[in-house]
This record gives sequence, structure tokens and C-alpha cells, in this order.
Amino acid sequence: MKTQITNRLVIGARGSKLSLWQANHIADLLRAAHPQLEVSIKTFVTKGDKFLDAPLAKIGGKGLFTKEIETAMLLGEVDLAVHSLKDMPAELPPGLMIAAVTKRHDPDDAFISNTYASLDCLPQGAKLGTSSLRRKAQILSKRTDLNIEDLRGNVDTRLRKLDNGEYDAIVLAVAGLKRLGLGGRITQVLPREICLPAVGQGALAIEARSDDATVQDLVACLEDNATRQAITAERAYLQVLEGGCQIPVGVFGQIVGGELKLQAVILSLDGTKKISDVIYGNCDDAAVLGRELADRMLAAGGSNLLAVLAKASEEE
Ligand SMILES: NCc1[nH]cc(CCC(=O)O)c1CC(=O)O
Repeated sequence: MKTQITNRLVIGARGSKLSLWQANHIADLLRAAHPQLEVSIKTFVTKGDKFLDAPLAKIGGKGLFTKEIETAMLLGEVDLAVHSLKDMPAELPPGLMIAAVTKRHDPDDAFISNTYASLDCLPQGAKLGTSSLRRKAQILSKRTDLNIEDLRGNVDTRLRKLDNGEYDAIVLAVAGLKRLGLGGRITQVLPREICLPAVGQGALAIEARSDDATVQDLVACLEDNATRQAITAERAYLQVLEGGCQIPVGVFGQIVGGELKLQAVILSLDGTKKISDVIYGNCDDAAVLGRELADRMLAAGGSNLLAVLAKASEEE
């Protein structure tokens, strides 16, 4: 039997401030758990970083923020990768796995404005920045009058565009803002009845090679069971729906009274059509619950909404 003594671990991450914060956070936790371990970080430029100005829905493709790092991992250039779970496609490349999921603290979206105290306070026709079809459709569903404009770039760039007066308000993930020490910029945490988060939002994924038991053992201490169950249900849900393009879908799993509760919403792009549903069940059946909820919502009109979407993206 080959025993490999690992004392060096190379983490792959993107070079953005948020990604580096996340990689350093995981590196610190690993150093604390394994004092002998030498942990370093190697940064990568992904396709998603290169096209920071183009509307996300137009660049398309799965694994926009992950692929280059995954290739390096499969080649053995890095041992693990730290990603925002939200940025990971439902299906991973063969040979890779999510070896650990950290505890999720802040799954929700934040409304940020320098002028208005909440989404409700925005005047008629106000300009709100977001490039996420999910955020756009859910916000339009509540406020049909708003003028939603594309907003891309890293968290800092997006806040700068708000501060320059290009928008009356913007929406960003609470988790990203807090990680960057920008929690003070949050004007309102959007309630889930208005805006359900993206799959995996707020959780970090440690990706490793499926055959690398050494790395899997080293990162096992980072795993949070409740978050794993929630995101397993969310990702199973997404896997049923995903057609390759960005879709206006929100989904959120949580453990409530020992049971898994999974809520989801599918919308039309303009938010005028909205299908909402919720399922409760055994935490150990997370993936089954996710698929069941997806099937139910597809049957309840979700299929039609997705078909219209697929047609719209073909025409572009
Ligand atoms: N879309 C990019 C992205 N990927 C992960 C986060 C935030 C952190 C997280 O959701 O875990 C963000 C920024 C945002 O959506 O505001």
C-alpha cells in the first residue's frame, strides 16, 4: 500500500478579493487544524474574470469561474480549490468532488442604496442594478415598475458604480459583503418571500480529486452537516432544471426542527409569472427531496417557463 505523507497543500483560487479572502480563510482553518501542514494559495484567472463587463447571461457556459482551476487540479498542480458554492455548476467534471462544505451563515441577498431605506421605499421607475436573472425576476415580481439594469464586476466595482450615482440601488449577496468587511453597506437584507437565494449562496465548497483520500481526510474537519444537507437538496433541485443557461430560479434549504425544508421559486424573466413551492422531509433524503420538488414545479408550469427561456436565449 502506498502511504503518502502530505505536508504541503496548494489551494487554487481566483485572484478577486472575495475569492482570495475565501481561500485565505480556508487556509487559516486548515493550518489551525493541522499545525504541520504548509498551506499555500495559487491564483488563477478564469473565463468569468476575463469577461467581467459582459452580461453574465450572454457569456453562458457552465463553470465560468471554476474550470481553469479544476483543470489544474486534475493535472495535480493544485490539491484543492475553494469556491463560492454558488459559482459551481450542478455537475462537476469527472474525477472531482465536493470534499467539504463549510457552515453557511448568510444565504440571503442585500439591498444596497445610499438614498432609499428599502426596496419598498424606491420611487416609481427607479434604477436598480443587478445582472442576475434570479434577482431581477424576483424583484420585478414585487415591483413591476422598476428599471433593472445590468451590473457586472467584482463586489468593489459594483459598489463604486452605485456610489458614482449610476444606480439608485443595487443587490449583492450578504455573504460576500460581510466577508470583505463591507457589512455596513447593507441597507436591507431582502426577505426570502421577496428574494430566495441562489443555489448554495453563502456556503463555501472545498473541491478535491475524487481519488485523493489524503486531501479529503485533511479537509473533513471543515465539513458542516446541516449545510451539506441543505446544499445537497438545492443542487439536486438545480440539476433537474439546469439547461446550461442562467435561469431565474431561487432555492433555499434549511434544517427546521430536525427536518429538511426546501423552498423554491421559478419565474419568467419579467417576473410576471411565478411558481413557488416548498417541501419538507428527512435530512438523509436531501437529494430525493430536491428532485421531487423540481419535478413537482416543472409539472406545475415550470417546464413552460423554462421552454420560453430556452427559446429566448436561442434568439439572441
Ligand atoms: N456572482 C458572484 C458571486 N459569487 C459568490 C458571491 C458572494 C458570496 C456567496 O454567495 O457565497 C458573489 C457576489 C454576489 O453575488 O454578490
